[in-house]
Amino acid sequence: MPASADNFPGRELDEISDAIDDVNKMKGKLWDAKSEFDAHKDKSKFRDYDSACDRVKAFYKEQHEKQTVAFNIQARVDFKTKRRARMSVWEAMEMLNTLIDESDPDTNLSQIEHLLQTAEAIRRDGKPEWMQVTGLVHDLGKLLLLFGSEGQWDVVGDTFVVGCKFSDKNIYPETFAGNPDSYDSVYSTEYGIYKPHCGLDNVMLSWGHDEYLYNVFKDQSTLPAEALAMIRYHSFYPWHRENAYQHLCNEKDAAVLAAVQAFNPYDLYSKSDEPCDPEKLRPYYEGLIAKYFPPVLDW
Ligand SMILES: O[C@H]1[C@H](O)[C@@H](O)[C@H](O)[C@@H](O)[C@H]1O
Ligand SMILES: [Fe+2]
Ligand SMILES: [Fe+2]
Repeated sequence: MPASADNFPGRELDEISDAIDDVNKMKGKLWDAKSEFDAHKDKSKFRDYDSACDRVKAFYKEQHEKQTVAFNIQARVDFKTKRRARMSVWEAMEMLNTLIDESDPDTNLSQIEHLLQTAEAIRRDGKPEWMQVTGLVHDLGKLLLLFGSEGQWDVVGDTFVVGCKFSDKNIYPETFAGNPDSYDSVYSTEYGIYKPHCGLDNVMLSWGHDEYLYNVFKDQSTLPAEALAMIRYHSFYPWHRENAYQHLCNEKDAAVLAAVQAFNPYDLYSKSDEPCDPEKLRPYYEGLIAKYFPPVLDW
């Protein structure tokens, strides 16, 4: 019997539990309908920045104006000199849970759900454990938001090279007009502060969750080089999707690109998968975490 205000006070307990079952069934149906819809969400509907909401547009305008060379040098000094937190990987995942990423037009899910969806999609495809665990942790760098970042603009969003001309392959490239480096006599040139084909290892990418997490894990994990590359470059869409910045890349970067491109579909398209249950999946992933990370890390 459907719940209504007038029969509520006198109802027996089992009627109430029937009503709860009804609601849950309805929720299930709604979820199935949504999944059906998402399954048909065409890949071209992801990363649609032309029709993105104002929150996303405002985010990128601010980011593109504020990510200067000077800011990026200071961010790296701060990273090396400030103490942040000591905790396990799972604790870090839980800590991130409240964040909603303002740069992302494709998901409003919490970060722990995004991490689990990415890892589960990789696992479903039978990929190796190191790649599954990489999916699980790849966005933990967003913890920077809780460690005194200036805003979201220095944590999330796509990354790009600073210190040379901003590429037109970045999203909303016109917004770089508000960045003082666009008028600098060196930073505004094709090569800027770099030598031709110097290699991505030697360029400064805009500071955010990728670069931060790569630096945390390179000394505190046994992840293979491909995994570290997936983490470091996963937001570098102008490079891994749009082929920009080739004049700065070397031969080693071709292999790195293959790894990053293999990772990208799991990160991006799993955003429309069914949400995961963290407590159910926890034992499996704690097992993987123990294989690649110490019990506690310096973040
Ligand atoms: O909005 C998203 C999000 O912030 C991701 O974590 C990042 O990797 C992407 O590059 C970006 O487009
Ligand atoms: Fe990311
Ligand atoms: Fe991600």
